[in-house]
This record gives sequence, structure tokens and C-alpha cells, in this order.
Amino acid sequence: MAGAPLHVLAGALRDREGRVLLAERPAGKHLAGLWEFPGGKREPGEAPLAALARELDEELGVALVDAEPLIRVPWHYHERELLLDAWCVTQWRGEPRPLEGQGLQWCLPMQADPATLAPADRAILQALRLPPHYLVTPADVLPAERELWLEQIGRAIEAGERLLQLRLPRWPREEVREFAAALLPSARRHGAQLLLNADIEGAQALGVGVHLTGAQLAALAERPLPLLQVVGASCHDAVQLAQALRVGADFASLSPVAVTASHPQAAPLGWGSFQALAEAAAMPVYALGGMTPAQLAQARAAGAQGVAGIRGFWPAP
Ligand SMILES: Nc1nc2c([nH]c(=O)n2[C@H]2C[C@H](O)[C@@H](COP(=O)(O)OP(=O)(O)OP(=O)(O)O)O2)c(=O)[nH]1
Repeated sequence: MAGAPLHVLAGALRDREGRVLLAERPAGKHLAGLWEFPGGKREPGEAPLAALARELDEELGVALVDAEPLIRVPWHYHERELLLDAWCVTQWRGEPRPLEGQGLQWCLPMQADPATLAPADRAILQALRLPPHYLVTPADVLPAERELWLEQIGRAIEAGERLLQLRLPRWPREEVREFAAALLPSARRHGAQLLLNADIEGAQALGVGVHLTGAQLAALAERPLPLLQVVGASCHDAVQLAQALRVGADFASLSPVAVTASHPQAAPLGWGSFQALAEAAAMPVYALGGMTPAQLAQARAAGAQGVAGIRGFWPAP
């Protein structure tokens, strides 16, 4: 019977070291043997957080104290359709115990193997791994400004930025690759991810990420990089977001949310359309276009992973 999707709550308990708790789905249940975030179905009339608190009590014997929304993942399994509503559980009382005999493990999101998770949970894992800001280099940077930008990006990484796209259309490809290689030791030291714009072969050779253009995304049949190298995709509509999911991208940027200096002719989505698209996307989505870091809270409220941008994101020189 086709009806409303099952509303399933999932809680990522996060400890002080940044590890999250994973539980093994018990034998005999749907997706048995795969790992998931503890939780379960909301009962009729129950508020979402009350449902999550009840499930955490039943499965782990802990009392939920504080949680914040993480990502909502609409998912279609053969036999059922669900809305997986994931929360980051930042405070709880009690020591989690496997009250249903399920396996439990604490692990850092970067170390969890997505292949062992329930398929819908890969988006939750990405939401836990990805930071709130996504920085993109300005398109007008010239090769002659290499030293300045080496310093600028280095400073951003030192300041805590963890996701950076090198989009340097005025540079020869080889020089962008060499530039990325020069930044790599500092990026690795700080756990920051570098993405090359459009250069899949360069990303493969260097072991870094790639940000796919809309045209590349349309032409791809599968994920172009191994799971540990991050894949982002430029999207403007639902068709591109669906394709990003099909090729196994880790996240999308969705633009333009507002009018931007770099694309003044493109019609902005506005927060209403952004939210509808982001919530249907089943992957983390960054708000791009006319964004500043000050809009992070608004973007999060509209279902975004965070904000992406060029101007206003780089530390002052
Ligand atoms: N709890 C939970 N369920 C998940 C996750 N990922 C995922 O695809 N699911 C799916 C598996 C199930 O089809 C559905 C949740 O059902 P469930 O069987 O855990 O719910 P429940 O605890 O209320 O189960 P039950 O006692 O009624 O059988 O959502 C996840 O991270 N946590």
C-alpha cells in the first residue's frame, strides 16, 4: 500500500573525542547485519524527539538530554519508503548498553566504513564528516598570485577550515595540480580536504577530492574516485541532485540561493526552493550563491549542511 513514508528517527551519539556510536541491526530485522545509528520508527501522534528519546531508552538504556538536527534523508528500499530523520545527540545520561543484544561500536566518522552501513545511512555519515563551510577560490586569481594564495589557503586551514575547492580557471591544469600538491602536507596535517575543480585525473593522481561541474555530472555513470577521496557536485535543480546521488557523490552545492556577483544573470532559488530541493536530496547540500558565513544558521534551518562561497569566506590578507 502506498502511503506516507515511515518516519524513522536516528541518533548519532557523539562523545568528547568526536566518536559516534554505531549499532548492528539484529538478525531477523530489515537490513540485518548492517550497522546503523540507534533509533526506530515514530509512533502515531509522537513528537520526533520524543520518539528518538524512547528508542534510545529502549535500545541503549540512555536518557536523551540534548540533540540537534543533523540531516533528513528520504530513502526508498524495495520493500518500504522512509524518511530517516537523523539527529546529533550531544548530551545524554547513562552508559549505552546493548539492551536488544545488538553489537555496538564507537568510531570516528572518518574511520567508519560506509559499505558496512545501511544504505540510507551513508548520507548521515557524510553529514557527520563534512564541515559547515565550503570555501572556493575566486575565479580571477592569476598564476602570478600563487604565493599569495598559498599563504591565504594555508591561513584558512590553520584557522579551522576543512573543505576547500581549488577552482582556478585562469591557471594551466598542471599548475593547479602542482599547487594542490604544495598545499597537501598542511591539509593532511589538519584533516582538511582539498578538491580540484573538474580535474578527475588530477584528483586521482594526487589522492585529493574533486568537485564535478554540471556537465561532468551529467556524463558520469559512476563515482569517479575511491570513497576516501571526497566527491562534490555542482547542482541547480532536482534532476542534477538525483544524478549526484546516482553517481555516489558525497555532497552537492546547490546554487544560486541569492543573487551573486559571479553569476548576476542566474535567477536565485530563494530559501523556500532551496529547502524543498535540499530536503529531497538524500545527501548533504551546501547553500551557494550570495552566501556569507553569517548565513550559516539560516542555511542550517533550511536543511543545508552549511554555506559555500568565495567572497567573505577567506581570512583577510
Ligand atoms: N533505527 C534506524 N533505522 C534505520 C537506519 N537506517 C535505515 O535505513 N533504517 C531503516 C531500517 C528499517 O527499515 C527502519 C527502522 O526500523 P526499525 O526496525 O529499526 O524500527 P523499530 O526499532 O521501531 O523496529 P520494530 O521493533 O518496530 O521492528 O529504518 C538507522 O540508522 N537507524
